[in-house]
Amino acid sequence: MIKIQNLHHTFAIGKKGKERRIPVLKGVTLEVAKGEIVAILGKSGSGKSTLLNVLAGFMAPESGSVKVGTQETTALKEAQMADFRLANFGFIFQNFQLMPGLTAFENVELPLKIKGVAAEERRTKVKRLLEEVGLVEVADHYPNELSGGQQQRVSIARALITDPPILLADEPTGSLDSETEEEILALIQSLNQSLGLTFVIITHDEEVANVAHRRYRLHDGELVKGDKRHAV
Ligand SMILES: Nc1ncnc2c1ncn2[C@@H]1O[C@H](COP(=O)(O)OP(=O)(O)OP(=O)(O)O)[C@@H](O)[C@H]1O
Repeated sequence: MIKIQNLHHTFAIGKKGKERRIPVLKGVTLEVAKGEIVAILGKSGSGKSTLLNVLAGFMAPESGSVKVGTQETTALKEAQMADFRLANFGFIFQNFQLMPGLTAFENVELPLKIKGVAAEERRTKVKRLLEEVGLVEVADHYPNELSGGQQQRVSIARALITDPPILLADEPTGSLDSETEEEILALIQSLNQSLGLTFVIITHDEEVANVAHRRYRLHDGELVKGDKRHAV
């Protein structure tokens, strides 16, 4: 489903003419099968976000390629990549990134509005998904009227509303207490099993990595393979 091949990326930091070059990715290769949960661990600054940004097409690598399904995404122009991203990836962030002026229902509905889906169909889909993630009672709450775990459920529902086959998560439980973290991880596992969704999760949290079928550690710009659990 995802084939990352020999990615290299170096950042230049500092004033022009006096830049320091920081090689962040030094030949990263990774394949993710459909329905797999893959966790990428690594210390702060190890390049996890850079790898996720390249995978999502937010930045071009210096060299190497990314293929998603049959599409080589690293060959796409920015506008084509934006369309491809919308159809194929859902995003889950540490700080939820909900729109503060919209209710839980409206936040989940927003991607469908952007896609131009008719109101009736939007309502049906959002209602079904809010049920699936256990948020029906708080559908009319604004983000600041929700707990951290509820906000992350809203953000997961928003990521799923357009039916993307791949979810990219950046420290999905980084802002949550340990009990709420367990709930969110259970939700990720159940969505993986019931919908066959593919997850790539970057984290520095071992608990999060425990729900993955495969885990890797990004170290000195290279991916080192960790333990394996059976995929569904
Ligand atoms: N746009 C940029 N310009 C220059 N350097 C950058 C840029 N983005 C990241 N870096 C550098 O690249 C390295 C890797 O950063 P990255 O954000 O990918 O790490 P990370 O593992 O995601 O860290 P964290 O866990 O703290 O989010 C760091 O040294 C960072 O300073």
